[in-house]
Amino acid sequence: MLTKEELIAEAFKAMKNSYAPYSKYHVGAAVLCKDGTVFWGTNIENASFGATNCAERSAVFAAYSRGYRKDSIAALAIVSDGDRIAGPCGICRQVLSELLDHHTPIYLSNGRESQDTDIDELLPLQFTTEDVIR
Ligand SMILES: O=c1ccn([C@H]2C[C@H](O)[C@@H](CO)O2)c(=O)[nH]1
Ligand SMILES: [Zn+2]
Repeated sequence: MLTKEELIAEAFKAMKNSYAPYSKYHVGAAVLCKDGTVFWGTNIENASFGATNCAERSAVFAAYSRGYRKDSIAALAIVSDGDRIAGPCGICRQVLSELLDHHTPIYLSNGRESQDTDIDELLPLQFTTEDVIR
């Protein structure tokens, strides 16, 4: 099983594949599954800016596409080449709140500093499946 530092290193490898010709802000993500499998994600931009997909959504979608679900995901690392540690955008927080357990560790890093968080901290007062399906 990868350590936190190793998972962050995987996310930096994914970041090398970032397609960000517009923002030039490069993000990488890595999902660690409980069986040891790792999925990468990176940000993929588009000339129609709203069609951009963030790194962390790409990584979690890749895990789900292989059949993994929240109970089989151990951790998520999200890294960028920004000057400071940045949390996931609002869309990603909403998506991650449905696709990850709320206490699954999320490691943020910019290569100089890192911070651990989870969905409960990133997204208080969540709007969830239970609110929609009554
Ligand atoms: O948490 C984040 C925040 C931003 N981005 C991407 C989207 C876009 O390509 C670029 C600038 O917003 O960074 C991510 O991938 N994840
Ligand atoms: Zn996002």
